[in-house]
Amino acid sequence: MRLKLDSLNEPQREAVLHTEGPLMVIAGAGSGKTRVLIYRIAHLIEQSTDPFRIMALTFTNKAANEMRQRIEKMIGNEARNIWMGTFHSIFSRILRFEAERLNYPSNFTIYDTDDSKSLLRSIIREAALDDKVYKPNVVLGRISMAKNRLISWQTYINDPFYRADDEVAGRPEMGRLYKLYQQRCFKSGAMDFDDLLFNTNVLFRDHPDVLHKYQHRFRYLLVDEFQDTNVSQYLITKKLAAVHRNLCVVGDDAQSIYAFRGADIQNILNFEKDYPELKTVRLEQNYRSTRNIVEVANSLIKHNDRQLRKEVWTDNEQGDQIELIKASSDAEEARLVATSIFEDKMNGALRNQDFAILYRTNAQSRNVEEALRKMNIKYRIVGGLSFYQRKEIKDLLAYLRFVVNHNDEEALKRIINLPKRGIGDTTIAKLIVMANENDVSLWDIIGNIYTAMSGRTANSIDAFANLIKSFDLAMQTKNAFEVASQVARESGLLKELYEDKTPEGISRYENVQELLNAIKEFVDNPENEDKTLGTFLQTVSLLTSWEDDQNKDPDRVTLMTIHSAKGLEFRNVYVVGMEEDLFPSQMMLNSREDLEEERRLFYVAITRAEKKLTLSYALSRYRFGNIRSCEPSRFLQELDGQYLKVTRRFRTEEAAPRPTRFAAQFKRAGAPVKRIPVNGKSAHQPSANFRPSDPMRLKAGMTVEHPKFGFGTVSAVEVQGNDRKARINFQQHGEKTLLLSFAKLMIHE
Ligand SMILES: Nc1ncnc2c1ncn2[C@@H]1O[C@H](COP(=O)(O)OP(=O)(O)OP(=O)(O)O)[C@@H](O)[C@H]1O
Ligand SMILES: [Mg+2]
Repeated sequence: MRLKLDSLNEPQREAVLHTEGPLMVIAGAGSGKTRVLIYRIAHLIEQSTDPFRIMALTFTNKAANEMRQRIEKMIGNEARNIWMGTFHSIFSRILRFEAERLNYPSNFTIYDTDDSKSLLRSIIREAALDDKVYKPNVVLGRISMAKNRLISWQTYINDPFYRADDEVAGRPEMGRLYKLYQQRCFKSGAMDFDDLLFNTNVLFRDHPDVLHKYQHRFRYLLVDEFQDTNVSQYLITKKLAAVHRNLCVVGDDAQSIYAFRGADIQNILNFEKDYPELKTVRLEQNYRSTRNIVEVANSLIKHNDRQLRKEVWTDNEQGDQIELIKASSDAEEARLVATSIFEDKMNGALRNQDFAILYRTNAQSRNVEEALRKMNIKYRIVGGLSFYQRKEIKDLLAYLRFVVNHNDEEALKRIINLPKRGIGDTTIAKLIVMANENDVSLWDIIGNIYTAMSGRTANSIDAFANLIKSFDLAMQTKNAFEVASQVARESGLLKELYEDKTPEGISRYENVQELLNAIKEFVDNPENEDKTLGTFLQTVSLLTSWEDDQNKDPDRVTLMTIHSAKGLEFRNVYVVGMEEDLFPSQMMLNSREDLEEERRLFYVAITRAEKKLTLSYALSRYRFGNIRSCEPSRFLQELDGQYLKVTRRFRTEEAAPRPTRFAAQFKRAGAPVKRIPVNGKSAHQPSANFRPSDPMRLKAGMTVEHPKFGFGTVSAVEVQGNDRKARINFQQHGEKTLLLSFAKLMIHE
């Protein structure tokens, strides 16, 4: 079969046909980069390249599978033989072949993070170090950082820079732990995740004959999402491509979102230096999205300083305006999103799978899941588990189940040594035997501390029993939320998660907080008559059965974090939680680099949508069991208002004044003018200079001040549906259209 290249545009075809020599495609979202890779591989095979000699590296296994299927459709079964997968999966395969070169068994084990942490815990204990200072996750993070920079333990120990660093951090023994950890992994025939890349680099460095073999074997190398590779990954591909030099990388610097894991945009910039004969192709036409979506995305990413300039445009229809949902609370936000999906499905004869809901943090799925369930809309969570299936949630729920019912032996077994308190499996087995022999429950044995155990274990059991008894007491006087908070705190669960500052640890901590929020909401809800913990747990177990039922259906709405949505596309996309401190995340406000990464993340979210994009935010949200008021995300203000419309609002418009981060800037302006917040919701502390106002007052000719764009003159005000927009000529930034419901404008009178 002849491959048809006429479904490619000119630069795409050029990239597909330029098979010999290094090639870089740096192009905007939805411009067909992945499509180029697919056609390129199909073309190579059609030109009779052996599929075994092609290596294609993708960011996720899911992406690899999809790519393989599409190529199979074009050229048939042979596609199966392409070496296609993530860096970790492809190189663990090569490491298995070559393991003995590194003195590893070819069936080496791959440790996950839990394995690594548990190994480190024992090493730290054996080294008689304080695990409060040398927290396993901190030590692991440090080791991981070193490996991603290709620093071996030998180098680490001898490097004065790292020594000084660890000294300052109060952890001078870090190098020794790194060494012990590596030696133990090696002795157990195990590699952790970072070792897979580290050891591949070692393999290629120390065994030129092995490198030689693979350099000749892989005639063509292709890398998707090149902007998110780290140094270690880049070096591997560079070495592999050194003979044939047929390395094709595609990426978009504007979508680089993994700097926090060591990805480095610098790779893109270095690429030209490493390959002087490089051919660069730019793709600027977007085929995925409507014009409104493409242009609103452009208006956002313009605010980043560090980026390669490119003009993304599209020939697609103008499409609908971007909808903005403004809700009074997080629960209502989720309800409005679910309702909107329901209506769009009805009006447009759409399927569930046409929709995706994206969020910044995993914990946000809880509200969304609840709202979808209530409307009986089926969903799937990609790249994670549904909220109540997550380990940390099940852990806390097990505590709560046990507090409510001391006969729940499964719950007891789950929590008795969680977090680790020195009650091992043998002890638990002995206790169970004892319970059976005496024909009483496990708790009867533990709670009555007749354990006949040696001192230390007996003390641990005693402490656990007292902990549970203190919860029993709390149950008599406190409400469900108070009990659950106490359990989360005093069991040590919350603390353990709080101390884990890895991205996964932070996410787990947020999830547990979100469970507490759910219980608080349950207690606060006047519609619930029975507010006991038992009733709450019952509603949760009912959810699980609903889930089992829906999981059979292939037609489901997709829920996921924006990070997992990279490279994907959906007809209708919702991005929820567009609020300050949530998106941009509170943790990413410390530097311009971090903020720019958050903005790129929002850019990725926007550009997933084909036909319709909806953004939403809430004016209040449960956080740490309290209702907090929120401000709309600064990113919303950065979008060009001409593409936006507010479609749904909550019932009442007034909101309590709340502090704003822009207050200081306004103060600085300081002239004796009277400044009036346009949307009537200025969050300034009450002051004589300000009085509540409404957008009605804004007229053409007025002078206004915007926290980011500075001073400007209003050239027109238009009313659209529920909302008003103003076209304003800013002295420094030119003409902008702003949506008045959240633009932080001040009128100067
Ligand atoms: N020349 C073309 N003609 C028709 N459709 C195209 C063309 N090029 C790309 N597309 C379609 O546009 C959409 C986006 O393409 P693709 O996913 O390859 O873009 P991308 O650049 O990889 O995007 P991202 O940056 O999000 O990874 C896909 O549905 C693809 O099939
Ligand atoms: Mg892509």
